[in-house]
Amino acid sequence: AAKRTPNDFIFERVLGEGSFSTVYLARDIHTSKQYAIKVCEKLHIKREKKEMSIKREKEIMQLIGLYPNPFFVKLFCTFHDHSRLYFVMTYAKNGEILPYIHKVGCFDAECTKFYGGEVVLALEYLHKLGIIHRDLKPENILLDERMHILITDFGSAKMEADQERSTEGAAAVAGAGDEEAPGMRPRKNSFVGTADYVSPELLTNKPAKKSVDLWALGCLIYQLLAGLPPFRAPNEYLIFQRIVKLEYSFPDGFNPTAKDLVHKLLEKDGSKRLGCDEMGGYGPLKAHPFFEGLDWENLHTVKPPPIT
Ligand SMILES: NC(=O)Nc1ccc2c(c1)=C(Cc1cc(-c3cccc(C(=O)NCCN4CCCCC4)c3)c[nH]1)C(=O)N=2
Repeated sequence: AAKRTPNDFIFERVLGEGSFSTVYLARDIHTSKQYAIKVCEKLHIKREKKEMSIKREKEIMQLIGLYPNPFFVKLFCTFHDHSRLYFVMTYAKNGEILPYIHKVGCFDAECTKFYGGEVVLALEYLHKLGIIHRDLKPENILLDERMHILITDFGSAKMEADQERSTEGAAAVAGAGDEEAPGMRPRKNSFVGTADYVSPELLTNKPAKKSVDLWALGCLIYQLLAGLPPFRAPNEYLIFQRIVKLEYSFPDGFNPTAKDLVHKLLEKDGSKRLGCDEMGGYGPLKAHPFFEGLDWENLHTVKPPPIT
């Protein structure tokens, strides 16, 4: 197919803005189909030395797209002009899951089981490919027109095989305050990602493994049921301190089965988190009583429970 150019699309509105990109809703003038196009300024990428990160994001999205899987935003094509890079991706009509959590306050057990289950299937697929997302959070869980999930933003993702000794996590602490957090040493690399779901190992300068995504799953399930993330504080630095000290508690009435699941995911030692290789992989996670009765094989085809 001929290489596309910006002139093949009508850019209709901004869908979201990131530190290195802006995502637009765009319509293909030949097919009238709508896409989300992520646009990055070449100069900004160069100045921030993000060329490798952008290249890795594209390669990882291409790898994900090699096998059929319903739970990810697809990368259809890329092109560039004199000053910008363009990534043409799936448009998720219903946007991020976060506003839905805020709209109803918190999800009921049935919705949490369904959406938590779809994220489990998405992580199982990613981890089978040796990909670590590293920035799973409600902002990166989009909803398509059928209200099924589409995971996005592989800007922080890594191939487990390429994961050299991580020197990125601790910088998150360095950026958050002048004094060094106990046991954390600021490094030159900058870690991209918000505080809420960052795992202890990413904060204490250990290599990121697939289990960092299982920690984030634990934070997500907590937040879906409680309406707020488990580690909360007035600033990022204090959130990091709570994370490394495993300082969190459950609101009264929190679903007891989900509480057991969250406890088994928010394990400080990544090799003890339900779902990791050392704990027998995804079988034991999918068999957890909280997911009892979930039709794992057909989850992406069933009608999602209404968010009320
Ligand atoms: N970093 C990235 O790669 N980011 C990406 C990548 C791909 C992508 C992406 C981001 C998308 C973002 C997006 C944002 C939105 C969106 C933005 C603003 C408002 C809405 C919206 O109103 N949705 C309707 C649902 N509302 C939501 C809140 C409750 C009431 C109903 C959607 C739709 N899709 C997208 O569709 N596809």
